[in-house]
Amino acid sequence: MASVVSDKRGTYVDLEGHTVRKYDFLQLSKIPRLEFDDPNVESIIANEEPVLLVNSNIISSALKWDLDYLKKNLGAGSFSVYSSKTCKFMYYDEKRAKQWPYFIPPTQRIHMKFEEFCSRVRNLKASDSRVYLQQMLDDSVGKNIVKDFLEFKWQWLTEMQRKMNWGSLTSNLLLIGLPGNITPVHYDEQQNFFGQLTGFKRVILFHPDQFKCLYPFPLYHPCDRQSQRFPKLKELKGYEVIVGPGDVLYIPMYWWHHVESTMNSGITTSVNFWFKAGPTPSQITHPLTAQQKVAVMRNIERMLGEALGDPHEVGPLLNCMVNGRYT
Ligand SMILES: O=C(O)C(=O)[C@H]1CC[C@@H](C(=O)O)C1
Ligand SMILES: [Zn+2]
Repeated sequence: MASVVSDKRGTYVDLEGHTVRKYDFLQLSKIPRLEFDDPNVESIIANEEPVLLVNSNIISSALKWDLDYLKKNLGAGSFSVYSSKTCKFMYYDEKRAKQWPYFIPPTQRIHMKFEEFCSRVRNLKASDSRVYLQQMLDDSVGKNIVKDFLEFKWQWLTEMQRKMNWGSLTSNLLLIGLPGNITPVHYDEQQNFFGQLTGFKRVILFHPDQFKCLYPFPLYHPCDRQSQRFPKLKELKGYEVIVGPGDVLYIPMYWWHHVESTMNSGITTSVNFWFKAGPTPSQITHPLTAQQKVAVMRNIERMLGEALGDPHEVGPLLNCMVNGRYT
């Protein structure tokens, strides 16, 4: 039994030499760890299942992106830094947040220079709010960062994008976090190669068919795609993986994922590659896949909000339609 440690912050276990939070409920399996040029990689990605690409050097030019290097080279711009009173950094849509009554943003987004971010990180006291830099990379960064970025293995990435018939690369998010930071479980509507640069993260993933156990917020809610709660712990079947420097994790579109920087990691730096989905296949076969059913549910919520003219009427109408009838 892995050693369990409890302190005022919570209960932790050792996972492959890393200290991570202990979640009693989860039946967690492993996901395949393959060399990036393993012949099985393509079929796993084509099947939209997660896979960890090790020794991939897809992002090796950025393994030197520690705080000192980034401070010298990221540039003089301001960066989006989220601050949280807890260790959780749940995403929310700021435009929707303004229109959703009684919504209390779970984090606060602050624009700050990288110097300030570094000093906050380096002088953080236990009583301080935690911080998480999450910034889309754009051409405002310094020339050395551009050089490192151009040295990513773009041939492999664009080849995979073409083979999988994905849409365009929409963005690369640069993530710099503290040990123990958590991005709570959610899904994205994009294909994702998640690259780990410095430090270690533990990623827990759930198949899209676990939707019924993860209770995402309503589509029109600021926290659309984020899980509201975990009541059906026993039924949840998931996968977990530790990602470390140089690893690239394929997170398939619609797969739920929870990401935590391990407790004994240093500062964690990651960069992801979000690709738009490919076109809907001309031939739809039945039964629909779990992913297609999530897309259908989203379309129904979206259409009902438009038809009713008020997103707050969607819930009551759906309850009226289902409760007591579709038992
Ligand atoms: O790449 C994704 O899909 C994400 O959810 C990222 C947003 C926060 C990131 C993290 O490492 O905590 C993961
Ligand atoms: Zn995500």
